[in-house]
Amino acid sequence: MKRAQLGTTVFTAAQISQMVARVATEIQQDYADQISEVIFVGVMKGAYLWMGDLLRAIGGDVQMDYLRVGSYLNDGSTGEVTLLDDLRLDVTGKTVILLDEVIDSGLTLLWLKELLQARGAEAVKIAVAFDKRQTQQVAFPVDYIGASAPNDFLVGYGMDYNDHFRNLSYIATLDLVEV
Ligand SMILES: O=P(O)(O)OC[C@H]1O[C@H](OP(=O)(O)OP(=O)(O)O)[C@H](O)[C@@H]1O
Ligand SMILES: Nc1nc2[nH]cnc2c(=O)[nH]1
Repeated sequence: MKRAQLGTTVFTAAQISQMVARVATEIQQDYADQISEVIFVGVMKGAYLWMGDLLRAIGGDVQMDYLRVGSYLNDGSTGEVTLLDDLRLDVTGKTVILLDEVIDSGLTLLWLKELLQARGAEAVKIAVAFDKRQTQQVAFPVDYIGASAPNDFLVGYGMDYNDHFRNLSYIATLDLVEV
């Protein structure tokens, strides 16, 4: 039988706080007094800490909603995105910023961006805390990136292993050890 155990710390809570402050400033500068017209959409469950931290750092008056998707089972992607919970807000004619804590294959965010564009959003931007992509795919730009992360399976700051470890305020690798 295998047991999941935390490995190396990849980002500390202090490093994450600095990164949140920087991305919040970038978004504030881009939207200035239009910020209250933007709808921030958290991609749950993983985005819950990123969304809470980023929106508090942005401050002022913002609108938010969330949806829930799933594509990962244990520590691997199924390659298929499923919408488990939908938005309550109407995005027609709106600028939406999708918030996700990690981008890896990009499948989830590409699928969501196309979904919200098809619903008539005026613009769909993306803000991720951690980018695990090895090469920046030009065809799929990510507008705001907290930090580049190694292509390991990570947990913490919203990322889970079978729904464990999401609450860590730092990010670590996960080791599966034989017991
Ligand atoms: O770029 P990708 O390869 O698509 O991977 C990124 C997605 O994987 C995780 O979600 P998951 O499907 O595990 O759901 P969760 O947010 O409930 O953990 C994460 O929160 C991203 O949404
Ligand atoms: N928990 C977790 N989910 C992911 N989704 C895409 N990459 C990851 C990862 O490293 N960890």
